[in-house]
Amino acid sequence: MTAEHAHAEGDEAGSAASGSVLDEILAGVREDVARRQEQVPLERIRELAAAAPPPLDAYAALRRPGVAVIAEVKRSSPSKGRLAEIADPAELAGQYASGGARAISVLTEGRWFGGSLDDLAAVRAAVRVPVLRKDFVVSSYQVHEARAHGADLVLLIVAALEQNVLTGLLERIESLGMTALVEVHDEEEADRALEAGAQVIGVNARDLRTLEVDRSVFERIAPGLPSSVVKIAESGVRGPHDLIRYASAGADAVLVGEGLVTQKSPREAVAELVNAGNHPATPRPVR
Ligand SMILES: O=C(O)c1ccccc1NCC(=O)[C@H](O)[C@H](O)COP(=O)(O)O
Repeated sequence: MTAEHAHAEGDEAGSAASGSVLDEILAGVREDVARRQEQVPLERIRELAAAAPPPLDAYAALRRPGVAVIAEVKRSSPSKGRLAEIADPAELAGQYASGGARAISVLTEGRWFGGSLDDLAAVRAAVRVPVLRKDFVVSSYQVHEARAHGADLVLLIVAALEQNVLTGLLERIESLGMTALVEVHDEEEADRALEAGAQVIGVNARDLRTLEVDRSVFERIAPGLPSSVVKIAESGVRGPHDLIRYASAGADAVLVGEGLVTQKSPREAVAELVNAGNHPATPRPVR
């Protein structure tokens, strides 16, 4: 399915049989970053980042009472192929925000997820809530790019980064006034995220080798994280029952893609989740 999807996008990068999906995605990302950097040198992207309006405080937004919903602009994925057309990401983000989303996630990777930095800029211009650049960030160039296109939050995936690179990127994100969302898949990665100084940790239920979703991963890892850390349950929320399950395990927020973009009314789908997250019977994280 992955190769099929890559071919549908007119790209050969997904067709290699060896290595994990993450390795294949990272190889394509490195090529794409190098190409963009040839067009817009680091010095210029730094200037654009410095000139962007200041970032919003995502940590504070996600710590507010109730389980926050981070709603994702997601066209395609390695696990499911094409999910939704999304001709106008700004319009979709507007629906998410009016449904009560606390933040918007924009997948900016192009080859597998069909996203772009233009999507990020368009969403930034359309909403007043924090915006996440969700990508496979491997260099500080991408961090400056994120800021230049209006991001408040930037995803760092522990499994994709050596420890010194993870720490360096996290510091770069914070030095630009943004918040790092550090994604983990097991206890060892959670320790590495904490060691790097992460204040916002996402536990992704999707195994990056098998692409299977196992919601119990959050239940295993979240209780071991300090109470000062914002805990985000990523992947596998298909309705309020999944949000409530994650909330019972201590989630401050859920990050939802497929469960929203495939709905007839993404605004109503977000509102349903937000209502569940604010319901008095829904468990609150212990702080
Ligand atoms: O979605 C995938 O297939 C995928 C595969 C490999 C790496 C990342 C992937 N997804 C990125 C995400 O983390 C999800 O888009 C996000 O957590 C939302 O998940 P869902 O609500 O299950 O669409």
